[in-house]
Amino acid sequence: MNSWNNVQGISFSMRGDVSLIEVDNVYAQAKMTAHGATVLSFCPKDPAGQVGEDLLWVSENASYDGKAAIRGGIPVCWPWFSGYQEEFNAPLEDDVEAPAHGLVRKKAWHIDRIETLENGATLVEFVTQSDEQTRAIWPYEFTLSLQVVIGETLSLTLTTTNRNPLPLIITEALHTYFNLSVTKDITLNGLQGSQEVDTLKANKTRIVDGGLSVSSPIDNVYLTVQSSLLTSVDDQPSLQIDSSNAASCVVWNPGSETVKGFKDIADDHWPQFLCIENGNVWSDRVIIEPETKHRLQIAISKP
Ligand SMILES: O=P(O)(O)OC[C@H]1O[C@@H](O)[C@H](O)[C@@H](O)[C@@H]1O
Repeated sequence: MNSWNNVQGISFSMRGDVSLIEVDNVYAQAKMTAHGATVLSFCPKDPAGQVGEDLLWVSENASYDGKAAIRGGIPVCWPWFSGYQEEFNAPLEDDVEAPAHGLVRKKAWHIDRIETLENGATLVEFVTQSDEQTRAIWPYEFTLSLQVVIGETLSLTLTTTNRNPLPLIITEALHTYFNLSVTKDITLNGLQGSQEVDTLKANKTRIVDGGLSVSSPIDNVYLTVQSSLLTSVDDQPSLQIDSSNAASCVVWNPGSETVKGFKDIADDHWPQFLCIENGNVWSDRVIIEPETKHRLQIAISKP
């Protein structure tokens, strides 16, 4: 198919109209696609090489038409999270509609490199940049890359380069769908001291003073998050999320009613996942000086 086929443990396949990159190395099996630069699966191996369960969730009803964002995995929300924010951006032209969660989760990125690192981990890098379509909505120049490293941890680095003569203001998130059953007893630690905004309760605000006991539906934004996050399920540590340059976290599950509005999630599948989205949203926006870079990083592992 192309020169990347020579890298050990890499194979390609098609799902609908979307090309998948499959990685199988000493640490894990993983799947991703250049459509939206979306990581779809990460199954760590134990020391004996046994493949464990997927840490990520993808909806059985996800669309692979190469047009819609794939429902699940780790979609990239950039250069705005949620709705378009005119306070940070140029006003929209009258006939222009700005897509939710930004411009790149449905975009065809290109594969810039795939290589095996010295420690046996696999690096896949996707790149995209401003073009006619992005300029028609958002009149700024940029280069954006997503480096994915499949190793002991699943590490993602989203690098924004500002190609404008003026500062660029963005919001962003790596919108991870975790394979966590929200009907179990899930606690999320590491949000202590951050500001919680409960968007389902008219943006009610509080400072978090302990572990968050997750119940569905939930759509909470956490600002000024200081530390790594650790989830436990029924008191057993289940996931660790380390991040850098990520001041915000969003915790989302639609629950049994709101899910009915999602054609790519079956009505009874909302208990199968929990989104924990690390990034910089709302007032945690990032200002990038001309010709400089900003890097958002996360590393996901099983503790
Ligand atoms: O349907 P979308 O655009 O993928 O968004 C899914 C969810 O994404 C979350 O990040 C938001 O907090 C939710 O409010 C939203 O419903």
